[in-house]
Amino acid sequence: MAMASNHLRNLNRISIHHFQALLNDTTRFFSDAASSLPQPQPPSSSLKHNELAKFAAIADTWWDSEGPFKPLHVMNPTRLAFIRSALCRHFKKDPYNAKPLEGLKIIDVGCGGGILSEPLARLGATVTGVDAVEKNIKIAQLHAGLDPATSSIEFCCTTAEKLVEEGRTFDAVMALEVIEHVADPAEFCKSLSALTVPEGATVISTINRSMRAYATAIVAAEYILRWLPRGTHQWSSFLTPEELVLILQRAGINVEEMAGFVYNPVTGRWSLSDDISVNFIAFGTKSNNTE
Ligand SMILES: C[S@@+](CC[C@H](N)C(=O)[O-])C[C@H]1O[C@@H](n2cnc3c(N)ncnc32)[C@H](O)[C@@H]1O
Ligand SMILES: [Mg+2]
Repeated sequence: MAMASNHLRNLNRISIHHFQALLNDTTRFFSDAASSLPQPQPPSSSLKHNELAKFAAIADTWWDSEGPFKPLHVMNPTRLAFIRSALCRHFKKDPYNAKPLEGLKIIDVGCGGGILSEPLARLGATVTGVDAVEKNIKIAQLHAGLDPATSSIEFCCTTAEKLVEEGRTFDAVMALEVIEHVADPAEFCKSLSALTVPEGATVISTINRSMRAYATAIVAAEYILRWLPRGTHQWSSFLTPEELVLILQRAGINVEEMAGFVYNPVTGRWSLSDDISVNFIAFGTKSNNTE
C-alpha cells in the first residue's frame, strides 16, 4: 500500500509539471473573468450558487498539490484504499489484480479537477466525471488528457439530477466531499440512488456536524493552518453519520460500511479509522427492488 501511494504521489508530481506548462499555454482559455463564474443555471435541486462560486474562484489550483486542494490530494490514497477494497469485496473483484475495477462503470459526481476520477480510471474502471462548474471540467479534461491511462475518462459539466433525467446508470456512484455543498442533501441522495444500478454501490464522504469538526475542519483548517480558503465550509451544512445513513436509506441505499479519516500531524498523513467524529466515508448498496 505504501508503494502504491508513493507511486500515486510520483505520478502527481510528474503530471503537475506538464500540467502547469499546458495551463500556461492555455491562459487565453481562462482569461475571461466572466467565464470563471458559474453561468446562470436552470432551477435544480442540488445547486447552491454561492458554493459553486467558491470552487470556480480557485479552479486553476486543482492540481497544485500544495494549493487549496492539498487536503484532498493528501487524503486521496487513503480514501482510494477504502473505495478499492469495498468495491472489490462487493463486486467480487480480485484486489491484487493490477486493474481490479475493470468492467465497472463508475461516476464521480462533483469530480472537481478529477483527483479521484483519475486513479479510478487507472484501476481499470470506465469513469465518468461530472461537476456543476464548467471551469473544473475543463481543468479535469486537460489534466486527464495528459496520460493515456486517464484520457478516456468522460468529463461533463452537469448535475446528478440532469443525468437521472437522461436515464444514465452506473455500477458505482461516488460523491466525495460534495454533499456538504449541495442545496438539498436528501434530494441529492435520491439522484445518486437513481444513478445506481440495482445491487450497485454508492459511496459518499463528508464532514460530521460535530464540535470536533467545527474546531478542526473549520477553525484549524481555515483560520489557523489556512489549508482551505476561509468560508469554504458552513458547519450547519454538515450531516452527522446517522443523518446520512437515514437519508440514504430513504433513497433506497443501505449503508454497509463506514470509516473515519484521521489526520496525523506528525507524519502529515491520513489513515482509515473507526473514529467518524470529523471526516468520514460511507459505502452503501442499492437493494434489488428499488428504482
Ligand atoms: C470539495 S470539492 C470535491 C471534489 C472531488 N469530489 C474530490 O473529492 O476530489 C466539491 C466539488 O463539488 C462540486 N459541486 C458542488 N455542488 C455540486 C452539484 N450540485 N452538482 C455537481 N457538482 C457540484 C464543486 O464544483 C466542487 O468541484
Ligand atoms: Mg467540502
